[in-house]
Amino acid sequence: MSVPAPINSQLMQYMLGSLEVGLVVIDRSYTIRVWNQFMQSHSNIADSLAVGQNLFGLFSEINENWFKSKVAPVFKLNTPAYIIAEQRPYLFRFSASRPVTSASEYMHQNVSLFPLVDEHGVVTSICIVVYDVTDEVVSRQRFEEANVKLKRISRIDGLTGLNNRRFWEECCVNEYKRLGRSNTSSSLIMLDIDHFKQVNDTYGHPAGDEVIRYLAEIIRRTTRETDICGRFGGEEYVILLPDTDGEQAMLVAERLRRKAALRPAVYEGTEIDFTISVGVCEYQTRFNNHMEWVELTDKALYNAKRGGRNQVQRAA
Ligand SMILES: Nc1nc2c(ncn2[C@@H]2O[C@H](COP(=O)(O)OP(=O)(O)OP(=O)(O)O)[C@@H](O)[C@H]2O)c(=O)[nH]1
Repeated sequence: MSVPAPINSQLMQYMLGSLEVGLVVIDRSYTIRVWNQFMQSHSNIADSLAVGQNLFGLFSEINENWFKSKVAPVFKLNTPAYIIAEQRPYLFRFSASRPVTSASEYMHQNVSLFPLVDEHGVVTSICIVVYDVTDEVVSRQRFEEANVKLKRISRIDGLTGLNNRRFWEECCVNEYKRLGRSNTSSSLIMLDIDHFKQVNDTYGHPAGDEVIRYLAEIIRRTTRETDICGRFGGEEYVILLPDTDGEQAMLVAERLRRKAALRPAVYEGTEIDFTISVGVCEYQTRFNNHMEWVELTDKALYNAKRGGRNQVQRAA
């Protein structure tokens, strides 16, 4: 059987040069011994300049203490180690290969550190392999951003920008559960535009939409950031006021009623007067579920309508 001819150094150079990964060999004193074509083209440092140089002297972005702690077990235990882009975006700060399309100014890298042993099995140097994972990282980031956006959109009412009913109810359920474990109290406010059908009939549906949007703005400006405001449907809104008792909630409700009554909406230069009816209900320990709380608030709102509208009623 014939013995294959040893790979000559020219062929080895060619192989190293054609690799789509960075390949660096460092010895125990962190002196660079091998510097392949990938590293040359991304660092703009020729191998004739890099080889023989100290790694930290050439690349100030590499934190010496951190990197030494990373390679210590590779030297000591003869086992590989890995640095992934999620932990640390890069080892060598290189520009992204496709800065225009990749939306990243630098190259994200996964890095493997392999031990190289001598004939006695002693680790004498380490091979650093640098993988360009910029495209994967950027597309994952884009995917995550799109998910966050979708999640936000799925919670928002398109006309008013308030929480939609489904998400608001989710928040209400969570608050209901929290109240079961705490000594604080919270309140609900439910409100509805009076005779809204007349607004639509008189000024048209787009004007009605503007009134709905405008009232949402009043609600946003009148409540706290921690209050959870939602559009329950049509011209009905709900507000969850955490850590707010019935009396305090009545003050907020009255403020809302007054603002709505005093500040007409404006649609295409026409002022549209409107009023609201409001129901208020503080959390009660006797409730069996969040719906009982919502229903009692709705009952208070119904009483406000029955009592003549443009008023606030509190649940008994
Ligand atoms: N412009 C507009 N109108 C809506 C929207 N959603 C519901 N409406 C209208 O709101 C009106 C609600 O009417 P009703 O439920 O009779 O109540 P109301 O006229 O406000 O009377 P009260 O609530 O009893 O004071 C209906 O005419 C619906 O068509 C919307 O998104 N935009």
